[in-house]
Amino acid sequence: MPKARKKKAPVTTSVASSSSSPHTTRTIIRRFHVLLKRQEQLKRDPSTASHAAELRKIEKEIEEMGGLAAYQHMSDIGQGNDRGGGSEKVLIKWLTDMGFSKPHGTPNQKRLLEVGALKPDNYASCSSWIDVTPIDLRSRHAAIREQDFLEMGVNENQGRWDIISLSLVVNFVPEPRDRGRMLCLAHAFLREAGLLFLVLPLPCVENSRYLTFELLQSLMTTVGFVETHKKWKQGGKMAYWLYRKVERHTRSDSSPFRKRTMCRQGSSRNNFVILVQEE
Ligand SMILES: C[S@@+](CC[C@H](N)C(=O)[O-])C[C@H]1O[C@@H](n2cnc3c(N)ncnc32)[C@H](O)[C@@H]1O
Repeated sequence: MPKARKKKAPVTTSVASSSSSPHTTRTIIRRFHVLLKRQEQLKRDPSTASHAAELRKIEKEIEEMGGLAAYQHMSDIGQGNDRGGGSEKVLIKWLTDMGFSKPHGTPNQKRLLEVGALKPDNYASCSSWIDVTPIDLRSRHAAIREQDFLEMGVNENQGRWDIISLSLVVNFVPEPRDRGRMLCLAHAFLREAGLLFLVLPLPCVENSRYLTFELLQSLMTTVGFVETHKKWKQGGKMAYWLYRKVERHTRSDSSPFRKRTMCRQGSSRNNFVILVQEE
């Protein structure tokens, strides 16, 4: 009689403890990004049998890794391991430096849309001056609204928010055009002179074949943002920016960010790119 095959344990059951090493959490997070990207590509073209088979294989691996829940868990651990806490600390510091925390009272509360919220209370210490709405594709808490940012209605949200946080969310989005759409939507949802907090893993800009700090700045100008703050350090893991919404002058159909253009080569570089197509 053939031996019964031992069922493979999900990768995360052995590693998803809060004592996971930074290396393990980063490896799993990276693998998730690779799988999600390929899944998105295959979903757009499942026509051939080999694509359909590969899609099933990828979905199985994602499931075996514990799905989005495990990814979020790893990201949560990663916050502590890599950054000494969440990125909200950086945003709170910048807003405080800008004098936002001074005028107390409800009328002066700033409406913050926190996209990709792993915890409901990241801004609890600022509740007198920040009114936060945390959302995520998969809510981990009753106070986090389960909502895809890309599906939020433009009419209800146009100009509604004072601040939008996209911390490690744009790089999660598998499709480069959806990354650009996310930035364009953030622009539409912010009130005049509203603020966008953007956080990306440093290699997305420092080591990409398609993106540099200069190109990102130019892309953000195209979308209608000016940089007010920036923080990253050589050899670090994260890069943080704060942008202010300004009027959008360039029509994005004439922008150089509609197509992927290689700006530097190198076998150790990654392919991170953001494409902007919308009006
Ligand atoms: C790496 S975690 C980042 C969490 C946290 N913001 C941080 O800075 O550590 C990315 C989160 O973004 C969420 N996310 C990705 N795309 C999203 C979208 N379109 N709408 C809402 N949440 C999204 C994912 O579900 C995931 O929980």
